[in-house]
Amino acid sequence: MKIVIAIGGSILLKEYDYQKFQEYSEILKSLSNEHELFVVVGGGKPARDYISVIRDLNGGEAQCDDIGIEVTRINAKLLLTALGDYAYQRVPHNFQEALEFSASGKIIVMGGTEPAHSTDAVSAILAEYIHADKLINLTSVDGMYNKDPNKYDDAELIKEITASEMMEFISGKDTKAGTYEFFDMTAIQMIKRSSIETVIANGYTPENLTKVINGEDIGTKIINE
Ligand SMILES: Nc1ncnc2c1ncn2[C@@H]1O[C@H](COP(=O)(O)OP(=O)(O)O)[C@@H](O)[C@H]1O
Ligand SMILES: O=c1ccn([C@@H]2O[C@H](COP(=O)(O)OP(=O)(O)O)[C@@H](O)[C@H]2O)c(=O)[nH]1
Repeated sequence: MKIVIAIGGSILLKEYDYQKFQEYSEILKSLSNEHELFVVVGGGKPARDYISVIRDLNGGEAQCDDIGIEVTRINAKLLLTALGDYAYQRVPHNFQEALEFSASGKIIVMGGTEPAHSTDAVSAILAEYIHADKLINLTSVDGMYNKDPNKYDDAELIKEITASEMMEFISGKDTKAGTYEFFDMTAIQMIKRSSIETVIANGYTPENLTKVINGEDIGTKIINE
């Protein structure tokens, strides 16, 4: 299968250390024997920290996004280091490059592309661009809930949702640099228009990636309407 995997910065950089990069590299190496893998990594706390500095310097939102993109690319380089020869050792800056680099047969790792969306959107556009069979979005919670599970104890996990329902749910949410919390509109639009088979799952346990690929019933499935 051709699979796009988005790994949230909130997982990779929860602690400022190498461990999640290493754990993910082991799993990705093993999965790459059977699957064609494209990985998109987020910015996490370092991205938010840098964005807040440039915002204090009166940088505009697009400049803030631009700094966020740079940080996601640094995170991509960290994962490339962990993957070594299993990965193509350059970070694509756009979808065309991702496709070109994939001719190497190696794992592709990228971060952001251009301002005004999150790496969730990058992963969805990439899935469309390369005709992926599956998009797996790994985040810091078990999937999509009816409300923020970190704020409400009674939040309930949604097992299945259509892209349109999800759009309604996130409309009106903040779209400032560094605040594309959970999922952004561009990502859902891509998933909807190309009926991309998508699962959102908890990536804090990297083994969940294998579970999702093996079809185990975890996380939230975005279903075709
Ligand atoms: N309806 C929701 N379902 C799940 N998570 C939500 C929801 N609304 C807000 N969140 C928040 O979104 C966070 C994940 O988004 P984010 O930190 O941007 O993750 P990532 O690093 O994976 O992109 C969760 O920690 C959770 O607090
Ligand atoms: O293609 C992209 C990817 C990222 N970003 C910026 O970089 C930040 C960090 O990326 P993301 O939010 O995806 O990281 P994560 O939520 O996974 O930490 C975003 O908030 C945006 O400001 C952007 O402008 N364009």
